[in-house]
Amino acid sequence: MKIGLFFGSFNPIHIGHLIIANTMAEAADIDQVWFVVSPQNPFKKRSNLAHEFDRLDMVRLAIDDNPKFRATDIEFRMPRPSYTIDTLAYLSDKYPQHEFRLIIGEDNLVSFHKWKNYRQLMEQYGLLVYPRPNTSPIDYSKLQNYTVIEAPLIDISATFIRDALRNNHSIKYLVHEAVETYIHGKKLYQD
Ligand SMILES: Nc1ncnc2c1ncn2[C@@H]1O[C@H](COP(=O)(O)OP(=O)(O)OP(=O)(O)O)[C@@H](O)[C@H]1O
Ligand SMILES: O=C(O)c1ccc[n+]([C@@H]2O[C@H](COP(=O)([O-])O)[C@@H](O)[C@H]2O)c1
Repeated sequence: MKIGLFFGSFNPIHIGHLIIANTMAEAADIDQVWFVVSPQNPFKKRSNLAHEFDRLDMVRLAIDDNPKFRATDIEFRMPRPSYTIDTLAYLSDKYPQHEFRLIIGEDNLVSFHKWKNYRQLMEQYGLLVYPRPNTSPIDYSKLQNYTVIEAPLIDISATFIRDALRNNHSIKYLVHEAVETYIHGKKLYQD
Protein backbone atom coordinates (compact mmCIF):
# COMPACT_ATOMS: atom_id res chain seq x y z
CA MET A 1 0.00 0.00 0.00
CA LYS A 2 0.99 3.62 -0.48
CA ILE A 3 0.92 5.56 2.78
CA GLY A 4 1.07 9.32 3.24
CA LEU A 5 2.64 10.21 6.58
CA PHE A 6 1.31 13.30 8.30
CA PHE A 7 3.67 14.33 11.10
CA GLY A 8 2.76 16.75 13.82
CA SER A 9 2.63 17.63 17.47
CA PHE A 10 -1.19 17.67 17.21
CA ASN A 11 -1.40 19.83 20.33
CA PRO A 12 -4.36 19.41 19.76
CA ILE A 13 -5.46 17.95 16.39
CA HIS A 14 -7.90 20.38 14.71
CA ILE A 15 -10.07 20.59 11.59
CA GLY A 16 -7.19 22.12 9.57
CA HIS A 17 -5.26 18.86 10.00
CA LEU A 18 -8.31 16.71 9.24
CA ILE A 19 -9.21 18.61 6.07
CA ILE A 20 -5.64 18.32 4.74
CA ALA A 21 -5.45 14.61 5.55
CA ASN A 22 -8.81 13.97 3.88
CA THR A 23 -7.84 15.96 0.80
CA MET A 24 -4.62 13.95 0.52
CA ALA A 25 -6.46 10.65 0.93
CA GLU A 26 -8.85 11.66 -1.87
CA ALA A 27 -6.58 13.50 -4.31
CA ALA A 28 -3.04 12.12 -3.89
CA ASP A 29 -1.89 8.72 -5.10
CA ILE A 30 -2.05 7.10 -1.66
CA ASP A 31 -4.26 4.50 0.00
CA GLN A 32 -4.04 5.68 3.60
CA VAL A 33 -2.89 8.59 5.75
CA TRP A 34 -1.02 7.78 8.95
CA PHE A 35 -0.89 10.49 11.61
CA VAL A 36 2.52 10.31 13.29
CA VAL A 37 2.28 12.01 16.67
CA SER A 38 5.65 13.61 17.45
CA PRO A 39 6.54 13.75 21.13
CA GLN A 40 8.94 16.60 20.40
CA ASN A 41 9.61 18.72 17.32
CA PRO A 42 13.38 19.29 16.93
CA PHE A 43 12.75 23.01 16.23
CA LYS A 44 10.06 23.89 18.74
CA LYS A 45 10.33 24.25 22.50
CA ARG A 46 6.83 24.42 23.92
CA SER A 47 5.78 24.91 27.50
CA ASN A 48 2.10 24.10 26.97
CA LEU A 49 2.59 20.81 25.19
CA ALA A 50 -0.05 18.34 26.38
CA HIS A 51 1.18 14.90 27.38
CA GLU A 52 1.93 12.78 24.31
CA PHE A 53 -0.62 10.13 25.32
CA ASP A 54 -3.34 12.79 25.51
CA ARG A 55 -2.34 14.08 22.07
CA LEU A 56 -2.40 10.53 20.69
CA ASP A 57 -5.81 9.84 22.27
CA MET A 58 -7.20 13.03 20.72
CA VAL A 59 -5.89 12.04 17.27
CA ARG A 60 -7.49 8.59 17.66
CA LEU A 61 -10.83 10.14 18.64
CA ALA A 62 -10.74 12.58 15.73
CA ILE A 63 -9.97 9.97 13.03
CA ASP A 64 -11.95 7.05 14.41
CA ASP A 65 -14.69 7.15 11.75
CA ASN A 66 -12.35 7.29 8.72
CA PRO A 67 -11.13 3.88 7.46
CA LYS A 68 -8.32 5.53 5.47
CA PHE A 69 -6.79 7.14 8.57
CA ARG A 70 -4.47 5.56 11.16
CA ALA A 71 -2.61 7.00 14.15
CA THR A 72 0.83 5.86 15.18
CA ASP A 73 2.85 6.38 18.34
CA ILE A 74 6.04 5.06 16.73
CA GLU A 75 8.07 8.15 17.70
CA PHE A 76 7.26 7.67 21.40
CA ARG A 77 9.71 4.77 21.41
CA MET A 78 12.44 6.45 19.37
CA PRO A 79 15.30 8.73 20.47
CA ARG A 80 14.29 12.39 21.02
CA PRO A 81 13.94 14.82 19.42
CA SER A 82 12.22 13.00 16.58
CA TYR A 83 13.91 13.38 13.22
CA THR A 84 11.58 12.56 10.35
CA ILE A 85 14.21 10.72 8.29
CA ASP A 86 14.87 8.32 11.19
CA THR A 87 11.17 7.63 11.62
CA LEU A 88 10.75 6.98 7.88
CA ALA A 89 13.73 4.58 7.90
CA TYR A 90 12.25 2.76 10.88
CA LEU A 91 8.78 2.51 9.33
CA SER A 92 10.15 1.32 5.97
CA ASP A 93 12.09 -1.39 7.76
CA LYS A 94 9.13 -2.44 9.87
CA TYR A 95 6.61 -2.39 6.99
CA PRO A 96 8.53 -3.42 3.84
CA GLN A 97 5.18 -4.09 2.10
CA HIS A 98 4.30 -0.36 2.21
CA GLU A 99 5.60 2.68 0.31
CA PHE A 100 5.83 5.84 2.39
CA ARG A 101 5.54 9.48 1.31
CA LEU A 102 5.85 12.58 3.42
CA ILE A 103 2.88 14.96 3.57
CA ILE A 104 4.26 18.45 4.10
CA GLY A 105 2.83 21.97 4.12
CA GLU A 106 4.46 24.90 2.37
CA ASP A 107 5.13 26.48 5.79
CA ASN A 108 7.43 23.58 6.66
CA LEU A 109 9.08 23.71 3.23
CA VAL A 110 10.45 27.17 4.04
CA SER A 111 12.86 25.62 6.57
CA PHE A 112 12.99 22.15 5.05
CA HIS A 113 16.67 22.56 4.07
CA LYS A 114 17.45 22.59 7.83
CA TRP A 115 15.86 19.19 8.45
CA LYS A 116 18.13 16.21 9.03
CA ASN A 117 19.11 14.58 5.68
CA TYR A 118 16.38 16.52 3.87
CA ARG A 119 17.72 15.61 0.42
CA GLN A 120 17.53 11.90 1.17
CA LEU A 121 14.09 12.40 2.67
CA MET A 122 12.79 13.96 -0.52
CA GLU A 123 14.66 11.72 -3.00
CA GLN A 124 14.03 8.39 -1.30
CA TYR A 125 10.46 8.88 -0.15
CA GLY A 126 8.93 11.81 -2.02
CA LEU A 127 6.88 14.76 -0.84
CA LEU A 128 3.15 15.43 -1.07
CA VAL A 129 2.98 19.20 -0.69
CA TYR A 130 -0.10 21.21 0.26
CA PRO A 131 -0.42 25.02 0.22
CA ARG A 132 -0.47 27.14 3.39
CA PRO A 133 -1.56 30.77 3.65
CA ASN A 134 1.00 33.54 4.20
CA THR A 135 4.17 31.53 3.71
CA SER A 136 7.34 32.89 2.11
CA PRO A 137 7.63 32.00 -1.59
CA ILE A 138 9.01 28.47 -2.11
CA ASP A 139 11.82 27.90 -4.62
CA TYR A 140 10.43 24.73 -6.21
CA SER A 141 13.46 24.43 -8.51
CA LYS A 142 15.41 23.21 -5.44
CA LEU A 143 12.95 20.40 -4.76
CA GLN A 144 12.75 16.95 -6.32
CA ASN A 145 10.33 14.07 -6.23
CA TYR A 146 7.36 16.11 -5.06
CA THR A 147 3.70 16.56 -6.00
CA VAL A 148 1.69 19.63 -5.09
CA ILE A 149 -1.89 18.79 -4.12
CA GLU A 150 -4.42 21.61 -4.16
CA ALA A 151 -6.17 21.80 -0.81
CA PRO A 152 -8.42 24.30 0.97
CA LEU A 153 -6.55 26.91 3.00
CA ILE A 154 -7.90 26.75 6.52
CA ASP A 155 -6.18 29.44 8.52
CA ILE A 156 -6.37 28.01 12.03
CA SER A 157 -3.68 26.57 14.27
CA ALA A 158 -3.34 24.63 17.48
CA THR A 159 -1.93 27.84 19.00
CA PHE A 160 -5.21 29.63 18.21
CA ILE A 161 -7.18 26.84 19.89
CA ARG A 162 -4.96 26.81 23.00
CA ASP A 163 -5.30 30.61 23.26
CA ALA A 164 -9.09 30.35 22.96
CA LEU A 165 -9.20 27.76 25.75
CA ARG A 166 -6.98 29.84 28.02
CA ASN A 167 -9.37 32.76 27.52
CA ASN A 168 -12.45 30.61 28.10
CA HIS A 169 -13.64 30.98 24.51
CA SER A 170 -15.50 28.27 22.64
CA ILE A 171 -13.58 25.87 20.38
CA LYS A 172 -16.76 24.39 18.90
CA TYR A 173 -16.35 23.51 15.17
CA LEU A 174 -12.57 24.08 15.36
CA VAL A 175 -11.91 20.55 16.59
CA HIS A 176 -13.81 17.27 16.32
CA GLU A 177 -16.62 17.12 18.88
CA ALA A 178 -15.01 14.15 20.64
CA VAL A 179 -11.75 16.11 20.95
CA GLU A 180 -13.60 19.09 22.41
CA THR A 181 -15.21 16.81 25.03
CA TYR A 182 -11.82 15.23 25.81
CA ILE A 183 -10.13 18.62 26.27
CA HIS A 184 -12.84 19.88 28.62
CA GLY A 185 -13.02 16.56 30.51
CA LYS A 186 -9.28 16.55 31.16
CA LYS A 187 -9.08 20.33 31.62
CA LEU A 188 -6.28 20.64 29.08
CA TYR A 189 -4.74 23.96 27.98
CA GLN A 190 -6.28 25.99 30.79
CA ASP A 191 -3.11 27.95 31.54
N1 LIG B 1 -4.78 24.91 9.38
C1 LIG B 1 -3.89 24.07 8.86
N2 LIG B 1 -3.99 23.69 7.57
C2 LIG B 1 -3.07 22.87 7.04
N3 LIG B 1 -2.00 22.36 7.69
C3 LIG B 1 -1.84 22.69 8.96
C4 LIG B 1 -2.77 23.56 9.62
N4 LIG B 1 -2.34 23.72 10.88
C5 LIG B 1 -1.22 23.00 10.99
N5 LIG B 1 -0.89 22.38 9.86
C6 LIG B 1 0.26 21.54 9.59
O1 LIG B 1 0.07 20.30 10.22
C7 LIG B 1 1.32 19.81 10.71
C8 LIG B 1 1.19 19.49 12.15
O2 LIG B 1 0.81 20.68 12.76
P1 LIG B 1 1.00 21.01 14.27
O3 LIG B 1 0.66 19.82 15.06
O4 LIG B 1 2.27 21.70 14.54
O5 LIG B 1 -0.22 22.06 14.38
P2 LIG B 1 -0.19 23.61 14.41
O6 LIG B 1 -1.63 23.99 14.34
O7 LIG B 1 0.73 24.20 13.38
O8 LIG B 1 0.41 23.82 15.86
P3 LIG B 1 1.01 25.06 16.65
O9 LIG B 1 0.06 26.22 16.46
O10 LIG B 1 1.05 24.55 18.05
O11 LIG B 1 2.39 25.33 16.10
C9 LIG B 1 2.37 20.89 10.48
O12 LIG B 1 3.13 20.50 9.37
C10 LIG B 1 1.55 22.12 10.19
O13 LIG B 1 2.19 22.95 9.26
O1 LIG C 1 13.56 15.82 10.86
C1 LIG C 1 13.77 17.01 11.10
O2 LIG C 1 14.90 17.51 11.06
C2 LIG C 1 12.58 17.88 11.46
C3 LIG C 1 12.70 19.25 11.71
C4 LIG C 1 11.57 19.99 12.02
C5 LIG C 1 10.32 19.38 12.10
N1 LIG C 1 10.23 18.07 11.87
C6 LIG C 1 8.93 17.37 12.01
O3 LIG C 1 7.91 18.06 11.34
C7 LIG C 1 6.66 17.71 11.96
C8 LIG C 1 5.78 18.92 12.09
O4 LIG C 1 6.11 19.57 13.24
P1 LIG C 1 5.06 20.43 14.07
O5 LIG C 1 5.65 20.54 15.44
O6 LIG C 1 5.00 21.71 13.32
O7 LIG C 1 3.82 19.66 14.10
C9 LIG C 1 7.04 17.08 13.31
O8 LIG C 1 6.80 15.71 13.22
C10 LIG C 1 8.50 17.35 13.44
O9 LIG C 1 9.20 16.38 14.17
C11 LIG C 1 11.31 17.32 11.54
